[in-house]
Amino acid sequence: MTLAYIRNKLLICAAIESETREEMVKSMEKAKEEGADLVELCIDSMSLFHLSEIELLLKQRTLPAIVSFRLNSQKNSCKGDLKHRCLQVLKLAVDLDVEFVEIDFELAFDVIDELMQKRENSKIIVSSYVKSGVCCKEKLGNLLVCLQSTGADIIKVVTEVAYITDVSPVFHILTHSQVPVIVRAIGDRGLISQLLGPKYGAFMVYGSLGGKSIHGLPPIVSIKNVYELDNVDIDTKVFGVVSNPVGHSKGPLLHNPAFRYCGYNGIYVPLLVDNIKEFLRVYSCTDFAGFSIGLPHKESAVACCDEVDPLAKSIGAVNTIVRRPSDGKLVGYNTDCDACITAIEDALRERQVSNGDTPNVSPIAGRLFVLVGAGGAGRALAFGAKSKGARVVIFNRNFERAESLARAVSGEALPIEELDAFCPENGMILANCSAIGMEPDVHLTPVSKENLRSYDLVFDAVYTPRNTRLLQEAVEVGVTVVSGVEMFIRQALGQFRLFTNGLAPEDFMRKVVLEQF
Ligand SMILES: O=C1C[C@@](O)(C(=O)O)C[C@@H](O)[C@@H]1O
Repeated sequence: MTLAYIRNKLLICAAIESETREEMVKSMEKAKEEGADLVELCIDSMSLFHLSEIELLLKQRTLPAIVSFRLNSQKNSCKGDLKHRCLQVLKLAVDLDVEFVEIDFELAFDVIDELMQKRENSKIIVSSYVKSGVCCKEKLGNLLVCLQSTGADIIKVVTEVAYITDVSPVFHILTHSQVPVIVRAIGDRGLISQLLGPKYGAFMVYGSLGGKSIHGLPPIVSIKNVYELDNVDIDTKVFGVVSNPVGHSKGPLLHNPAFRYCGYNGIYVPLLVDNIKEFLRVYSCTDFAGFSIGLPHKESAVACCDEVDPLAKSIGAVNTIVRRPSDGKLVGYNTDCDACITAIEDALRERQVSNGDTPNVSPIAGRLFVLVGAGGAGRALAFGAKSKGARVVIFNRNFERAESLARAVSGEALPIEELDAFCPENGMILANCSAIGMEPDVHLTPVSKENLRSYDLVFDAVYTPRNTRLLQEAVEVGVTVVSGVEMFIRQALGQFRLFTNGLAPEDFMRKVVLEQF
């Protein structure tokens, strides 16, 4: 594996920490099956130190490997002279011509010359681990210079990050390094260091095994099948879902294949954001082209936009932000409102439970619209229902928020305790826009099964799980339902059109949702 080779193809690496050689070998097999190009064998994680075992492990390797031995690893349980053991391992790796041998920066000047002289094909990596709080552009820039001065073939920086905005300096070192560089920001807030690394020139990214994100590493199967990071380059436009939590979002599963289907050079990533204003301030370059806005940022996003579409403004919630290419201004929209109102209208028309009016009149008109939740999605529905001529009643755990929304749509706010037995008339519409029933609390439901009979239609904005308890029970008592998945598809279609200036492969996106969800 030459340096020329590593620049031509993105390498996907699985870091393997295991106590025994047998476990390491097993994980290596798994990494191979899942499509990793190489593994990092973290020798410091092994519980017993037998050089012969390590030699056997290195000889048994079924994928190219990085051999590392961190001196200050917490996992490091072997006693004795760590430095001595570390050197033994690194020399052994060079003797066995292992592809990459990684030295901690603190040891680098002591050993690099000897390893460089001995090595045949091994590439020498010098790495540094940066503790939280130190990750700023200047400090990482200085570190980069120090690491480069060791004469390493490759340098590596692993850093703890407190916020997603701390990842920005990591991209800076990727673009400024004079030698190939590997970076990794640890934790869920560091995930984009791997997903966007290739845009900034990373030749290697780390991924996790088993299809689950671990310590903020994207699963290798997602790197290959969802994000297809091999195709990400300097021109790739960045989109993502700004949310907290964000792990539940199905947005990446939908938008990434849709970009590819349309031949659009874009990537859509989960963005675990604590402070949306700060996030937009730091990631302000034109390549960060658009965002889906999720919980709990939909309302605070309004003030972060340079311009807000009139509908979103009246709702007071933005679920889409697009950076206008002509002047870089952030423009906010709300695609939730149209998505759920049209989904409810279509379902009522389809089941012919219309309110007896002409086709031009919305089947929502005149009905009592019972809304649970007064957050961003709730606000979108309240305004949408009101604009279609419904009478809106709002239940929310925080009564003041319910009252404030009720005032805005000339509706009524009632205490959440009265929701279950609320039954002033038949033919009502129930819309759950709260998190009740969302994973992991799938056993919860806002209205008991028996009391669902007075509704003509039940809508649930929750889409994880797809078939919530509320929807299941509504079907059981013969009520028409609209699932959060339908709303999800429609709001995403609206976003995709805004992101791409008009593209909307609806049939394809529906197919993806049905296959993946
Ligand atoms: O409500 C949703 C869902 C979402 O938050 C997501 O989880 O992908 C993305 C938002 O833009 C949208 O309005």
